[in-house]
Amino acid sequence: MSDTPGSDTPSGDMGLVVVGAAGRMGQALIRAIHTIPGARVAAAIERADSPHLGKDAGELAGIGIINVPISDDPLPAFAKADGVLDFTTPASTVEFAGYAAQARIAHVIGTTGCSVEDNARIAAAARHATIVKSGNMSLGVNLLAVLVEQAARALDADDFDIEILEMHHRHKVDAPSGTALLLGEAAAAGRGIDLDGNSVRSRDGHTGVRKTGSIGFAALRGGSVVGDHSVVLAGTGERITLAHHAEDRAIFARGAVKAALWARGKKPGLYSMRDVLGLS
Ligand SMILES: NC(=O)C1=CN([C@@H]2O[C@H](COP(=O)(O)OP(=O)(O)OC[C@H]3O[C@@H](n4cnc5c(N)ncnc54)[C@H](OP(=O)(O)O)[C@@H]3O)[C@@H](O)[C@H]2O)C=CC1
Ligand SMILES: O=C(O)C1=N[C@H](C(=O)O)C[C@H](O)C1
Repeated sequence: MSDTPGSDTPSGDMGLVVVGAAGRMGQALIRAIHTIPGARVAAAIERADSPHLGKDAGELAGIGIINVPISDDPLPAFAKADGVLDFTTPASTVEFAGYAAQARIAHVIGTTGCSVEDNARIAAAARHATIVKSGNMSLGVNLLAVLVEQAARALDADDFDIEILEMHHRHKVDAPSGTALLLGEAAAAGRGIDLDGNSVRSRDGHTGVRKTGSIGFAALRGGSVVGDHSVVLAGTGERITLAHHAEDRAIFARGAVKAALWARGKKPGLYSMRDVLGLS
């Protein structure tokens, strides 16, 4: 835990700005930073019209006062910090990537639902910022992706169909989830194919028979589910299911802080959680 949260006092701890600090992940990040040695909350940012401006970020996250009021001014915060933890929206993340590049600091991006154009702008920012971006920051999902890649490589597309099923809470706005796409990329890599050209993102009505070698996606939404993902490899007469169930957002938050600490001092570039975890 930091002795100088949110202050300008020099400290060896990595000063992290949490953008979207009042959100579900923002609050989980504030709690995670509080428990992880070597990191401190340097600032907490929300939108200009947020009802949470001025509140203490620690108090809002349920850990008591940490003397970091939530502000709507990212630029001075980035200028004084070592890194940014960003679980917001695609448009905001693109903007923050530009600011992180200007400030030459690490930017950990958990935001999902980014378009091809968003990703191109993030990649451009990575010429100056050290960016770690992943649809899922947990150790479990990133290990699962390695297993999915191996299974997809081992099981021939003529014999085994790959379908990816995910379920999330009722507030989630993007589909398929970033994790489902990450697992799809792993399956496609195992099969040596391009995901975009081979994925079936939804089915409705008279769809015709399944195309051999395609990778299918299905998304469920409801209740408070933190994040469930299954990759089904379905053959004739047998089925293999590789699955991950997230029970607490703390697993993503801890992964994000770990990514920031890993990124500190690394040369600019676009990295993944597999790089951070040594699973590449
Ligand atoms: N990679 C991973 O491991 C994980 C990724 N995610 C992803 O993280 C993202 C956020 O999820 P979640 O926390 O559930 O969402 P929330 O809506 O709970 O939180 C997002 C927060 O960011 C705020 N915000 C948006 N734009 C800005 C901005 N420009 N400046 C400051 N604050 C801003 C929102 O404010 P307002 O409400 O006013 O818009 C909100 O408080 C999603 O894309 C989700 O898929 C989630 C979990 C794990
Ligand atoms: O929105 C969420 O909640 C989550 N989003 C990420 C995703 O899109 O995969 C990660 C996790 O599943 C929770």
